[in-house]
Amino acid sequence: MTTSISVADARRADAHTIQDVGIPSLVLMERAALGATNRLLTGDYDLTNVLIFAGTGNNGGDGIAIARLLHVRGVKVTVMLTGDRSKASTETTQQLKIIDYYKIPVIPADINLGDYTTIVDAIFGVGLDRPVEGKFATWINAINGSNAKVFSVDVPSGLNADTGEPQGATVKANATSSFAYSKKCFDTASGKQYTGTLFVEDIGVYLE
Ligand SMILES: NC(=O)C1=CN([C@@H]2O[C@H](COP(=O)(O)OP(=O)(O)OC[C@H]3O[C@@H](n4cnc5c(N)ncnc54)[C@H](O)[C@@H]3O)[C@@H](O)[C@H]2O)[C@H](O)CC1
Ligand SMILES: [K+]
Repeated sequence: MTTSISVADARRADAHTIQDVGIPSLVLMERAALGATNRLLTGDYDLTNVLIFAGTGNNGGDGIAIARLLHVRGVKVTVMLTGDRSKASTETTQQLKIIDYYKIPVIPADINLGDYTTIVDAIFGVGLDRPVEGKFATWINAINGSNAKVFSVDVPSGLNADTGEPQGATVKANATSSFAYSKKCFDTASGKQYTGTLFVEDIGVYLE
């Protein structure tokens, strides 16, 4: 699918698939996580010690599902959560419950990232709705300053998915696995500076 779509289109396609077609949101999340995990497993990533930097929205939920999919394949993973579990979306709460079963460590977000060989950026996706400031900016700057290779989930965190403009601190990814369709930001010169290699995963979401 070469079409690039807007955030509004992505949300419409998502809602249409869940409400009209009847595919549950967690199924979409699982397919997204499977697609991204496959890129990590088949790409040039040192998976010795993987960090999933997860937000509390569904972008974070994707990342937490990726953590589990890597864990069951014997990969050492740690999840850093940017907010309180109580603030997590319904789907992300469910993904946290699942990784608790596997005893995958979930620790508060931190800037000490020196031990990690690959960092999965699952802080914000298409839900970024204001400039990145404060502790989020500190974390994103730490991710960009680390020696780890960075892999972004759906959209590099901090990048406006429509305009391709960084909204303050923005993750510079080695590669990005985006879901359903390419987003408008990936067509812009600015967006390309943050995205790295772009993969678009078919997750069963189609514009009507
Ligand atoms: N069909 C699909 O495309 C699928 C997409 N999935 C994933 O879901 C995210 C979108 O999830 P959503 O919960 O709507 O938003 P985010 O997780 O991107 O982030 C929202 C979260 O963050 C807060 N926030 C926004 N801007 C800021 C800021 N500058 N500072 C601090 N906090 C901020 C906001 O309030 C929310 O709480 C999509 O990208 C995909 O990764 C599905 O999982 C699979 C199907
Ligand atoms: K992201």
